[in-house]
Amino acid sequence: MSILIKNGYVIYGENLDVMKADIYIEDNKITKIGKNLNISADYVIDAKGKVVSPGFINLHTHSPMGLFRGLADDLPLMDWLKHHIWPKEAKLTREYTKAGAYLGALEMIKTGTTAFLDMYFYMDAVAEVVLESGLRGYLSYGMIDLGEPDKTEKEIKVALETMKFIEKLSSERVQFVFGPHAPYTCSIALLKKVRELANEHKKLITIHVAETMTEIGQITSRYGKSPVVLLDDIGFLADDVIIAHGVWLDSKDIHILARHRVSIAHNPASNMKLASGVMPIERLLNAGVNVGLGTDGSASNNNLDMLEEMKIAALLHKVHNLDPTVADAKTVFKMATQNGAKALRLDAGVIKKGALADLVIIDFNQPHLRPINNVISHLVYSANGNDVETTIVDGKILMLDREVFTLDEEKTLEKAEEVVEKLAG
Ligand SMILES: N[C@@H](CCSC[C@H]1O[C@@H](n2cnc3c(=O)[nH]cnc32)[C@H](O)[C@@H]1O)C(=O)O
Ligand SMILES: [Zn+2]
Repeated sequence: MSILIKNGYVIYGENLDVMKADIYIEDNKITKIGKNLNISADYVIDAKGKVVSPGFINLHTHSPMGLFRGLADDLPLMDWLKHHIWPKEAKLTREYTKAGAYLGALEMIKTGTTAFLDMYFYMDAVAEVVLESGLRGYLSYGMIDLGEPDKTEKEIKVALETMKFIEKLSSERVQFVFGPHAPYTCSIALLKKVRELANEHKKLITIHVAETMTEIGQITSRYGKSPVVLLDDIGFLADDVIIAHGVWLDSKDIHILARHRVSIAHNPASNMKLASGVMPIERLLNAGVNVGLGTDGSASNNNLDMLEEMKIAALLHKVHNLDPTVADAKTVFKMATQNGAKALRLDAGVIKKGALADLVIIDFNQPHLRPINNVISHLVYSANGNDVETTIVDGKILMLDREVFTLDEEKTLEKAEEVVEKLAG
């Protein structure tokens, strides 16, 4: 299949140069970019007055958690998890989780996310949804053993079964990732086993680390060191690890993360909503750490809108540092696109010849996005996910002019309501 996108403002290359150009897509790759391309294509999209951007990469989420949107707000993390979310999750079945995953996938397509890194239960069901939706999913089964050896075995077994299930799908778009939940919910034995398995099967690892001060207190009193030093001491850290949050990091921690080329998924909305704290963005970027952007789940955000997340990231770090030059628009835009791709080892996040055709078209023919003085600024500070009009992943059109082709919108919304009624009953 081929697609020609004409007359748009293209955000080109790693440096985000905005230029008027046409883009030609063949199969799943961008094969030509230039002025007035005169080529015939299966689909021709007129993007006049619109912006063609790399698709957004959500580097940390729990996609089915949209089911719990608005059911437990205004609480700190440990209280939120232990007394509200975990009891609800205990009632989840495969079917319910799948309904949540459909809702999440639909929201991501409609707000311009093209790839996401997920951690949840029933990830085989989530994998089926990813396959059907056309998105790119990096899926981890969240492992929690709370130091019980039986549970360690069980969690590893489920993770390996999930890995096998995903590998059998043999789709480049669906990838398995190891997902030990956090240093405060996983034993050292589990973490060490995950490191071994990730080496053996050449898979990425994602884990929540240094999210709250409570966590730092718990890990320090249990092990006498910070979560990052602990992970380093057991040989867990490497360039295949993506830690979510990284809010409470001292200079030593940052140095360790940089040395091992660990990536971080920054989740500013979740960190603000749960009042977890503020990630030291400048110190991390100055140390050369790769920082991507994530929304976290919809029960702590409360949506999956990466455009909104960019604005929140930019504003948070400015006010926190009392310095408006921190987290400028370009830096934040790169976090939401190319840095996420780098963490996932994905040849996307940048529009250039030869890259995967994962891109979105944003409708700038609207008053809040005019005049077009600065495209990147508008995307970070003025736009939101609903301005995304067309979403293309792997060279396939998932949404055109806001009509989603791969999922049934009405059924997806209805099913989510049904599940929530059942969970309450
Ligand atoms: N096998 C595990 C499932 C863990 S999935 C990942 C978990 O992370 C939880 N979660 C969501 N957001 C956050 C966060 O910000 N920090 C820590 N955990 C979170 C989520 O609710 C879910 O329980 C079990 O038996 O409980
Ligand atoms: Zn999370």
